[in-house]
Amino acid sequence: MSLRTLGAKAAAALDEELMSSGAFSIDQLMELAGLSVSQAMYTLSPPSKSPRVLVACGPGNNGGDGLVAARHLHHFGYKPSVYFPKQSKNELYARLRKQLEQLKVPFTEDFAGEVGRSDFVIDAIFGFSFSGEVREPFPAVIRALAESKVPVLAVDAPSSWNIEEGLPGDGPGKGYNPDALISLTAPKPLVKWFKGRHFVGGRFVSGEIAEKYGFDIPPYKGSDQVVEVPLGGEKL
Ligand SMILES: NC(=O)C1=CN([C@@H]2O[C@H](COP(=O)(O)OP(=O)(O)OC[C@H]3O[C@@H](n4cnc5c(N)ncnc54)[C@H](O)[C@@H]3O)[C@@H](O)[C@H]2O)[C@@H](O)CC1
Ligand SMILES: [K+]
Repeated sequence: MSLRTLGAKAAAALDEELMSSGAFSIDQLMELAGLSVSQAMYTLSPPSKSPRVLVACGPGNNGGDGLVAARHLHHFGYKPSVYFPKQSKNELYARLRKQLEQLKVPFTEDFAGEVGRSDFVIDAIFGFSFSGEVREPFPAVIRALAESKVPVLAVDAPSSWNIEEGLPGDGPGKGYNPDALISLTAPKPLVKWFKGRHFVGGRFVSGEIAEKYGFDIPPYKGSDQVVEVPLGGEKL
């Protein structure tokens, strides 16, 4: 079996449909996404092995997934810290932040310094709505990811990669290669260029919706929210 991919426009349309006729709220979708991310992290490296996880959160919903994942990681026994430099005024993000503050999850402004003190990084900076060149303050973050030896789990897309065309060219702050990727709902076309461990999370969509948008629901097992797709791109 080979998993079909979902382009950036189709992924945005799917999100819209889930939140309109699908009757899901954004909070629900983000909670499910963040839970999947935390489960993929646990599969990659449990808290006994990688307690200090640095979660880098961008300004959009990809960053929201990261905030939710940080909360679950705390409850799983990790010691997460969060880098969230561009915080929108949106009340959903304010609530997610408050939940983390109540758990005493630390927020850091020094991404490059914190990477060196971490066992793992979760890249929740940009997802399927990323386009163009990486803008401030994120080029230094992408550069730190490229230079660091700390393993990285990317959420939905390795930040800085073109959703349809993959890794951007070489150059300072241009791109980096994560060790693992979790695709949300369905892999995006960029998985063709990805070589690490690959997970899919999104165990809430109906077969009808998957058929309408032309993607596959992978074979989730037991009560798992994620499934690992064997090495070699989107092949299953
Ligand atoms: N169906 C699903 O599986 C769901 C996916 N969600 C997540 O939502 C993501 C998409 O969220 P959004 O549409 O909010 O967008 P993103 O979070 O992908 O990014 C949008 C933000 O990044 C900024 N941005 C875009 N290009 C940039 C650049 N070149 N330099 C600097 N900043 C840039 C935009 O101004 C905007 O603030 C998905 O990738 C996924 O992680 C969930 O939260 C909801 C459900
Ligand atoms: K990302």
